[in-house]
Amino acid sequence: MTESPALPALWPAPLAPGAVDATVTVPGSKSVTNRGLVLAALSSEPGWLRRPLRSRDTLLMAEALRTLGVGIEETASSSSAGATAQGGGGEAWRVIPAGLHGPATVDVGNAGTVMRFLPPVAALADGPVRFDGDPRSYERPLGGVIDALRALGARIDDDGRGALPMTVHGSGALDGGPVEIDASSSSQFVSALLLSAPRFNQGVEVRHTGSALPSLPHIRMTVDMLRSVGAQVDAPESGGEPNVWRVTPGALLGRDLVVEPDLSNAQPFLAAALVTGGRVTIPDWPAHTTQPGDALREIFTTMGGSCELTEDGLTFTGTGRIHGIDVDLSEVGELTPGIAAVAALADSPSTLRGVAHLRLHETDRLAALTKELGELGGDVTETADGLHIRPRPLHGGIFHTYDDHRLATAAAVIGLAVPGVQVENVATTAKTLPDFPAMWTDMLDPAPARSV
Ligand SMILES: O=C(O)C1=C[C@@H](OP(=O)(O)O)[C@@H](O)[C@H](O)C1
Ligand SMILES: C=C(OP(=O)(O)O)C(=O)O
Repeated sequence: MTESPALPALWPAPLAPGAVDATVTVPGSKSVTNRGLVLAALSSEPGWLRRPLRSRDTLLMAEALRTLGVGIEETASSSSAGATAQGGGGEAWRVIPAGLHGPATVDVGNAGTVMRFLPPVAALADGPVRFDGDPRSYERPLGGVIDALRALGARIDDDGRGALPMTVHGSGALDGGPVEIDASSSSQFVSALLLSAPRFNQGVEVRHTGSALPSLPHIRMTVDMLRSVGAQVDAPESGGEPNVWRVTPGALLGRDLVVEPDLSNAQPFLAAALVTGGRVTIPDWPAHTTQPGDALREIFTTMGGSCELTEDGLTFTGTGRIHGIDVDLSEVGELTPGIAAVAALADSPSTLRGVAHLRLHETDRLAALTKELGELGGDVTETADGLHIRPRPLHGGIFHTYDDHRLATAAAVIGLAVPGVQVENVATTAKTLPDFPAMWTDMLDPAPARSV
């Protein structure tokens, strides 16, 4: 792979020289890696994560767990599937659970998974754990987790806004039990409580009481991963009551987990096939997964491409024609910026619905997409819960990214088709995809060695 040079403040997004034809190996899933780390840290025996994602969000999670006393050793993978599978570089993390200790300070950066999944873990530590992070982390919703943990027996000092910074005064154990929570602003509230619940004295019964719950596949991922380490979980999709999850207290097993490629990070590369009328193969695309990115097969097919899942991976082929789409993205909200980028290049309007909660993601994604696509000549309006996108010819200009990795990758997709797009702070992609600029130029490089 091409070495990443120092990244300029304004990255000139490369125009596609023609139809792309590439195989792109995408690093591990952020959501799986960070759940895997938390579950392994709470287990009663050591475990492995193979092909973990090494990005800002996952390194923050690993560092936070180390700060609390967990051992995490980075090694070359020595056995099992991870050692032979493509693209992992054989890397593995050995997680050695230990007593959780405060005082400690956790830097959450702007990682929703770290700021939501770790306070329940901190409640199990035997001392104070302070949580702090990027300025944006102070604005992202956390009140549901704070209130729920208090109801379950934790002592937490915050400034009364239900947000960071805050200190969780761990006492070495948490009662747990039934709790009501409004998780309409983030599914991560539910995932956070479920992940640590096997270690609560009474487990947990989480009842979501608010309006629609976003990102349900991510809650299913939590439930699946809990079950895979031996937890007993009742969930709505397995015959349980709607909006109620129950986790029984019990020891978790140390497991050997091979992390799937991050299908949401595959999005810009699949979009490149769609936009250029080319072909992109993503190796190791799982046949069955809870990752929301799997929905791209259907969404991008509706928008004009076709795909085939074979033993080589997922091959997505575009025709060069892109159609608009009317779609509810509430289950797959993190795909919205990339879909909006493709929609801005389509031959008919699009309506993206069900994603009001994106206003409280890394940035206000609905406002940012409206403004930045508009400044390139696009016609985008915000609705109460999404975007209307009416394609118009676009021109070059600066695409601001607001420290949002998915804004930066969306801008790169626009830049394939529109000359002169300059992406501000493309380095922000390191939140979940550290080598994005090099992966992108390698995908476009017509050199014979196409495997990125
Ligand atoms: O649990 C997870 O790993 C995630 C859940 C979703 O959060 P929201 O429900 O807050 O959208 C998603 O957008 C985020 O990228 C990752
Ligand atoms: C919303 C996202 O991240 P986070 O885990 O910080 O919520 C995202 O990756 O699109």
